[in-house]
Amino acid sequence: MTNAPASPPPPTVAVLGAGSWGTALALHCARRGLPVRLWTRSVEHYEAMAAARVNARYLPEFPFPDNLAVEHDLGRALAGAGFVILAIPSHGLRATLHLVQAALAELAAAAPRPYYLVAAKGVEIDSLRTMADVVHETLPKEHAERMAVLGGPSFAAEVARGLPTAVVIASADAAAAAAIQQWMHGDGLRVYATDDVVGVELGGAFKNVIALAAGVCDGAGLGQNARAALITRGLAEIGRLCIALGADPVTLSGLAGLGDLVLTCTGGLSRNRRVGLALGQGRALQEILDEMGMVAEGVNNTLSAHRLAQREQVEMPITQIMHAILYEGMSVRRAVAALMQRDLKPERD
Ligand SMILES: NC(=O)C1=CN([C@@H]2O[C@H](COP(=O)(O)OP(=O)(O)OC[C@H]3O[C@@H](n4cnc5c(N)ncnc54)[C@H](O)[C@@H]3O)[C@@H](O)[C@H]2O)C=CC1
Ligand SMILES: O=C(CO)COP(=O)(O)O
Repeated sequence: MTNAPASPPPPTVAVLGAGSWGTALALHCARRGLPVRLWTRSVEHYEAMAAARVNARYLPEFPFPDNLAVEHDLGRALAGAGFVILAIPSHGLRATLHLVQAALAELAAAAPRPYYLVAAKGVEIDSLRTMADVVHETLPKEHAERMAVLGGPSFAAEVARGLPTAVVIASADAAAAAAIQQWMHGDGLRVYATDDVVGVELGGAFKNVIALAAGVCDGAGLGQNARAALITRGLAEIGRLCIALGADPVTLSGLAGLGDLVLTCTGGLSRNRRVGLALGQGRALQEILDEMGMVAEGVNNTLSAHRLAQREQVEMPITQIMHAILYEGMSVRRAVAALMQRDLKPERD
């Protein structure tokens, strides 16, 4: 009887970015039995986590399992890693990937060609490039082509708690999606796969803009009807832009579109919704961000979505209003009036 070929050993996972999302994904992969190295750029944060064996700043209630090591040396984090998760906020990914590229060159033979999973949800505000574009522009081709992106309704704190969560992995490389799906699926996480990288990336980036607006709506006390209308029309407008940029319309009604939009517009754990809530209550943006101490990608993504909508000549009234509130000093009251007084439209527009 021939023996079935032994399945390859689980890869070592290097998670780059020890914020909420990187830490939650590191905890999940460790629970899946994968050896994990969680890398942070901050020496102080590295020393604190190494001493306490917990990320006290972002997820203090989840001690690290034995197979989760903390790293500050990028070369050591990447050496021998077969799976690299990029959980850096979108504004910092390009700079981090330049460090990765340099570390890979140093490692040379010791650096297997890992699969990469982009976990950030954003579009660069100056270049208007997606995170997948940034990977292709910074990593060697033989590495960049082994990339996937992650989307779907997935609050870090709930993933860290092991609560049932469904996400979607998108890659042009079916083998990459299948491998990552195998490694991550289980222990409360259902992992779907698709080849629509654009749709998953842009759905995840632009839902943050609508989540800011949903927070403004609730903060200003506009009611449940208004929020439901905002979510519905928000999906319509981000769908128009995503499709104009090459997304599959089906993706927008899936986990990375509708799923993540509903979660982030209504869930109390959303940082974007929390920023919007405080804006709606009349607080100043910088004060809100300083107090929160975490990233709210919707602030930058409002800029990138607004610029892309102008470039692609796509009408995005909610994004335009969020841009006016965040960057043009428009009051929430005037913003609401402007939205409600728009010309009559067929719903399909
Ligand atoms: N927190 C969540 O529930 C989820 C977050 N995401 C996405 O994950 C990405 C990361 O967000 P979070 O971890 O939540 O943010 P966070 O604010 O919790 O942590 C951000 C981490 O990135 C580090 N960082 C910031 N700028 C950096 C740079 N230039 N280079 C290297 N490291 C840098 C910070 O030191 C911090 O450790 C975002 O794009 C976010 O949209 C996606 C799904 C869920
Ligand atoms: O993307 C997320 C959940 O899927 C996290 O949302 P926030 O960035 O608004 O917290």
